[in-house]
Amino acid sequence: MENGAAQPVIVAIDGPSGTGKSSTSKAVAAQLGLSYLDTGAQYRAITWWMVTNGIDIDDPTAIAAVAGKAEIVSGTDPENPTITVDGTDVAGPIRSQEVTSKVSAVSAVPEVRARITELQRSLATSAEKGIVVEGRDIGTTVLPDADLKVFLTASPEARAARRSGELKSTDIQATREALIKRDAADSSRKTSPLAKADDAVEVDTTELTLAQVIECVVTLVEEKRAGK
Ligand SMILES: Nc1ncnc2c1ncn2[C@@H]1O[C@H](COP(=O)(O)OP(=O)(O)OP(=O)(O)O)[C@@H](O)[C@H]1O
Ligand SMILES: Nc1ccn([C@H]2C[C@H](O)[C@@H](COP(=O)(O)O)O2)c(=O)n1
Repeated sequence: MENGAAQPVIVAIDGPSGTGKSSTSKAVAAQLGLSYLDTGAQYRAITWWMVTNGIDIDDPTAIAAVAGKAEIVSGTDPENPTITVDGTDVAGPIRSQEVTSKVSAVSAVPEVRARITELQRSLATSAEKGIVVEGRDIGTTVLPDADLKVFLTASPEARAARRSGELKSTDIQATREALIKRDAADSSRKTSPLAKADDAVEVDTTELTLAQVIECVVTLVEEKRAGK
């Protein structure tokens, strides 16, 4: 490339809930000067819209019929990621218990996935310096030609402890069960399930600190860029 400018790099980070995808992806993107996209936030945003507009979440046909109605806009600065629906900031409401319990059903509807996948690809191709995109199907479906694919894992116990700390909840057992239930739904849906791409690097974060995971992924990106 002219003037020695680096080629944009596309990094896909997938894995089950609570494995550290968001924390890791944000930090890696910030450290390397890349954009950042939280695709779970987009599925949460469309779920919030469905709930707010009284759509029956148990009716996939009703969800499919309105899948294109909400205007979802994601800000991709890793220092300040934003998400709006029809111009309203929904960063807080999309983390509610109600949205969390309904997002797997909404994101299983093929028309919803087609709509959100289109948004994701458009953001990835327009990121000048490159982007870190995190989710469940980025390496397998959304960006199958990503330069680097990482699949994060961690034991259910470690993930539940992390989430309980975050939610200030003492009921680790209930948190563990909710995580397992959501992962099972996300892994078993027909369209684009949660899965590791064949060419993804798997990183088990159970015994690693967040700083160690970040360092590991930054090193993997730098190795890719150096053509190793
Ligand atoms: N390696 C780690 N060690 C300890 N805590 C961690 C580690 N990685 C992430 N965490 C913490 O675990 C919690 C969940 O992390 P994060 O939100 O990044 O996971 P996630 O995979 O994006 O989850 P989800 O898919 O549910 O959004 C956060 O509070 C984060 O700070
Ligand atoms: N690429 C993606 C990202 C997310 N989802 C769905 C499934 C998750 O349970 C939900 C919320 O994601 P989170 O905020 O917990 O990362 O969104 C998906 O189907 N595909």
